[in-house]
Amino acid sequence: MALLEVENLTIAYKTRRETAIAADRVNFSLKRGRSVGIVGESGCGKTTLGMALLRLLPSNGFVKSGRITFDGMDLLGLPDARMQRVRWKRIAMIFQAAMNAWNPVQRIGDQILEAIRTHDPKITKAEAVKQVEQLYELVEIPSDRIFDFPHQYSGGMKQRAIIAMALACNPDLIIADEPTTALDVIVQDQILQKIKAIQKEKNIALIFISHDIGVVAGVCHEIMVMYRGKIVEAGRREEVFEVPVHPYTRALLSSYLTIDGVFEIRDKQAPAPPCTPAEALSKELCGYVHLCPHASEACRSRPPQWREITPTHKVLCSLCR
Ligand SMILES: Nc1ncnc2c1ncn2[C@@H]1O[C@H](COP(=O)(O)OP(=O)(O)OP(=O)(O)O)[C@@H](O)[C@H]1O
Repeated sequence: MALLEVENLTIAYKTRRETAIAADRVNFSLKRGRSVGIVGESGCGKTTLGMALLRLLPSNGFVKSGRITFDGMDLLGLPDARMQRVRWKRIAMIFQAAMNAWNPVQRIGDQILEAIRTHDPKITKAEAVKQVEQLYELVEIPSDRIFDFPHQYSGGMKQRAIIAMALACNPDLIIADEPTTALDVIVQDQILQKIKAIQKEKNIALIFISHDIGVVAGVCHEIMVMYRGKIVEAGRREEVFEVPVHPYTRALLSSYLTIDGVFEIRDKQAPAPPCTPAEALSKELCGYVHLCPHASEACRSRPPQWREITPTHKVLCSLCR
C-alpha cells in the first residue's frame, strides 16, 4: 500500500487580479522507501505542490480540489493540531534556503535538541544528545562540532545539519526542495549521495524537487516532469531519463546532456522561457503547444490525453502513442 496518495490535486493562488491555478489535477503515489523527483523549470509549480503536501501554502494559496492521503490519513481534513504533529515527526522537509534558517545566536546542537524534545517531551536531555550524536555520525559531521554556532559551519555543513534536523524525528517521508542548489558542485554531489544513502538505509519515502533533471535522475527511483502546473510525463528513472517521450522532457534533457550519446538529442531548440502557468492553465490545451516543434492540429484543438508507454511510464501528449 502507498504511504502517500495524491489524487487530482489542484492548487490555486488568489491575487488581486485573479485566481491562478499553480498545480492542476496532479496524481501520484509513493511507497515507503521509494523516491520520486519532481522536475521542471522555475515557476512550474513544484514548490507549491510540496508546500500543499505539508499544508504550508502561503495565506493566499489554497487547495481547490483533490485529496492527499498519508498513511491512511486524509491530510487535508486533519485538524491543525494533528497536522502540526504530522509535520516534522512524520513528514520532514529540507529546503534550499534552510541552511540560512538556523538561528544565528543559538548553537546548532541546541536547535536540534529543541526540535527533538518538542516532539518527544518525555525524552531526557542525555538521550536527546545521544540521538544528535548518532545523526551527526550519519551526516558525517564530527560530533565535537555539534555545539558550534551557525557561523562556524560551512554552507555544506549547515545543509548537512539541516538533514540531521529533518531526520531527528525519524520521519516516514522527507520533502526536499532544491536541497543543494545553493552549494558548489562537489559539496552538492556529496550531499545528494548522503540523502540517497540515508533514504535507502532508513527506508524513508522521498519527494525530491529540482529544476535539474540530471540531479533528480541521480537520486530518485521515479521522475515526474512538470510543466505549467501539470505533470506531463511520469515514470521510472530509466524510462524518463533514457527514453523521454514528451517534447518538453526532451527539451529539458537536451539542455542537460550535451555529450556522448546517452540520449540522442532529437529536439534541439532553445530552452522554454520562464512559464506563467496562469495564462495556459485556464485553457484545456497542452501548455507546451506554442513551443512544441511537433505540435499538430490535434494539439491546437483538443486537450492532450494520457498515454501509457509502458505500465510504469505515461505521458500527457496527443502526439505520443
Ligand atoms: N504567494 C503566491 N501568490 C501568487 N502566486 C504565487 C505565489 N507563490 C507562487 N505563485 C505562482 O505560482 C506558480 C508556481 O510557483 P512555484 O514557486 O510553485 O514554482 P516552482 O516550480 O517551485 O518555481 P521555483 O523553482 O522558481 O521555486 C508561479 O507562477 C508563481 O508565480
